[in-house]
Amino acid sequence: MQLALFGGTALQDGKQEMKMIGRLNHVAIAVPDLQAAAAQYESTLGAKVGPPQDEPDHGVTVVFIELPNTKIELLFPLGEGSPIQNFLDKNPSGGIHHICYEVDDILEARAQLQSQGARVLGSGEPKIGAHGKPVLFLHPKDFTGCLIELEQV
Ligand SMILES: CC[C@H](C(=O)O)C(=O)SCCNC(=O)CCNC(=O)[C@H](O)C(C)(C)COP(=O)(O)OP(=O)(O)OC[C@H]1O[C@@H](n2cnc3c(N)ncnc32)[C@H](O)[C@@H]1OP(=O)(O)O
Ligand SMILES: [Co+2]
Repeated sequence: MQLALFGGTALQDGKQEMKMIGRLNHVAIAVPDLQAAAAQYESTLGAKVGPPQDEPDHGVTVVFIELPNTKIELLFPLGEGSPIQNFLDKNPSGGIHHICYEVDDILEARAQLQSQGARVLGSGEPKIGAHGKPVLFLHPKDFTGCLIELEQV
């Protein structure tokens, strides 16, 4: 199933798709040791590293690393039933977990994606993410094995 995530592609009948994803907001990395990973980005890689932020509604603690053109989000499980626990069990050294794209209107994006058969994870309702903005997640199996987060900006 080929799903259109970005606009500008003319369809057979010449109708333009609605533009959807915009800027890359962040690339998330699940890590087995948040403090060690943050220290490595700060001292070994010389990056600007923010403080840990508990996000109980999402079952993670996050640390954001500001880059000139985007952000890295370090993720560590918070509490029981964290959505990233299985991922870390399968990838004990850690690994790239998801990519977050920005959208203008998350409900419009959701409607368009669902009309194309894409699966929106969880309840399907946007939650407020680490930046205080509504976010949604799309099933990795629908997007070439990549877990996609959409954040309305
Ligand atoms: C504070 C918010 C913050 C922000 O930016 O604002 C965040 O980003 S919060 C981030 C944490 N929250 C989430 O990730 C929510 C969405 N994720 C989920 O609902 C789950 O992680 C899910 C459903 C994607 C996977 O859950 P789980 O691993 O427990 O399920 P399975 O083991 O059954 O996996 C199913 C299937 O998917 C593959 N998989 C799992 N995770 C990923 C991934 N990150 N990237 C690619 N593929 C992934 C997994 O290997 C299974 O494939 P299979 O071939 O069946 O083995
Ligand atoms: Co994220």
